[in-house]
Amino acid sequence: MTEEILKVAHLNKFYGKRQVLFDINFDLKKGEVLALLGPSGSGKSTTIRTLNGLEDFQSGQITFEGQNVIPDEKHWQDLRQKIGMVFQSYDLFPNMTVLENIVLAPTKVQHREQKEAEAEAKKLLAMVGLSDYAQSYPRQLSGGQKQRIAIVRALAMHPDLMLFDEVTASLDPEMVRGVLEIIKKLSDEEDMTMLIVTHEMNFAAQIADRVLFLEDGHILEDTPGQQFFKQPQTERAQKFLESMDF
Ligand SMILES: Nc1ncnc2c1ncn2[C@@H]1O[C@H](COP(=O)(O)OP(=O)(O)OP(=O)(O)O)[C@@H](O)[C@H]1O
Repeated sequence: MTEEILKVAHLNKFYGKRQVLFDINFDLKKGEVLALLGPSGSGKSTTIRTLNGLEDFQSGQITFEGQNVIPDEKHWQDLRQKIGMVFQSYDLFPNMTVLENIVLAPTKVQHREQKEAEAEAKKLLAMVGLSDYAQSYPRQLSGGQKQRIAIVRALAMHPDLMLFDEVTASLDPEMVRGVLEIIKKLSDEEDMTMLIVTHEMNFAAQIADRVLFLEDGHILEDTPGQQFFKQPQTERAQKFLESMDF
């Protein structure tokens, strides 16, 4: 875990006149899992969305694999091949089968062979326990299954970094575990580099190598995971963990 793949330096972001991120600094090393935690409105989603160009920013620098992330559309398209993102809402294409959803970007954007892309998609479906659903349509799947497909679809692009923004927030409780298990497996077995925004504290405690704790757009803590959940450095984070029943 030595190679740095992402570096964020002095990032400031405004929505109109309102500043929502203040001098954000952190880095991420290959294979590392970083959890972005904090109260509602603290800027977690905004931070994660600036990393792959979904949001612009007014000053500071984001470097991904040694290249500047510039808020420019052409650049974003390249970037999104390397940075996979899964959101709270699984936006699968409703008129395509699961398999078609998964192979679309690898074949159309990365110009990989259809057969090879399909073979890989099937392996990934097996990994998330959904081999039987290749020919199903999204409407035939549960929320948890759709979210697992959304993860597979991102993985099919062979990303170097995965961003997860509240991926279990809209799921029924019994669906949450299956999705979190996949993310854990990606870390344990694939050594995937990941940045995770979650309200699932037990999950974050299991998986996070490091925790960034945000409040009102400021990083209050950048703390090793084990330490954060045992004894955070700030009273504010302590209170936050208590409020989350941790
Ligand atoms: N598109 C937008 N336009 C204007 N303000 C926004 C926009 N998106 C977010 N904000 C504001 O930016 C701040 C940070 O929001 P953000 O969604 O990043 O917080 P969060 O920590 O992810 O919250 P939550 O846990 O509730 O999802 C909030 O004050 C929010 O109101």
